[in-house]
Amino acid sequence: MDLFNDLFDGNQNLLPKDGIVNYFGQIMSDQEANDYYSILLQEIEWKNDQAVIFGKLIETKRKIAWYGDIPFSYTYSNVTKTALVWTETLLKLKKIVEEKTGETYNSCLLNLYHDGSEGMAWHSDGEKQLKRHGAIGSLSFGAERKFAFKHKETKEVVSLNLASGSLLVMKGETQDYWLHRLPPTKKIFSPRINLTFRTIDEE
Ligand SMILES: O=C(O)CCC(=O)C(=O)O
Ligand SMILES: [Fe+2]
Repeated sequence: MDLFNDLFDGNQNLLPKDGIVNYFGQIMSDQEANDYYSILLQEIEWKNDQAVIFGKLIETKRKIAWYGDIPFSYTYSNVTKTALVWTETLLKLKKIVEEKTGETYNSCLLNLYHDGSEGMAWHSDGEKQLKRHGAIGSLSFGAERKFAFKHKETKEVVSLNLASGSLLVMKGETQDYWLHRLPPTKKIFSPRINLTFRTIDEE
């Protein structure tokens, strides 16, 4: 660990109020992060994401995949998806994220952004099926991208760069009060993979 990384030990709340976001920085070596990146690119069943917007079915350029403990059904952007069963790699990563964050998770949504032209618009992860105020653990691999939070009322913005092999956790009331996004950028020409470990409430 270098001095710079020591600044991100996951103990500091990046939000000034109404939620908790901890950035742990890089939690593995560059080599390990590269290896996970290649394996995930290969073994994950990547599919173009679908959404229904104004009653019209659209496909995003970004690819996604969803894995979990059981074949949960999960609806967002007005489309229902079913979880695939964990791969060995995902279980390994889930364990690492659980140990670091001191939380447990039963599912993971993965995103593959092919280059800087792909991102994710302002939203909060407040879907009905998600455990209320449950933690969301976010691992990043590949291209370093900017990630931003915006307070729903005050419009205050907090942003940071998510390095390859880094971990971020959002918890408490974060999703109630803050939006987040991955802004598109003209400066990045290589892919980024993001994993968000979540807890789905089974009814
Ligand atoms: O790509 C990221 O870092 C975040 C993705 C995200 O916000 C989501 O999947 O809900
Ligand atoms: Fe999100």
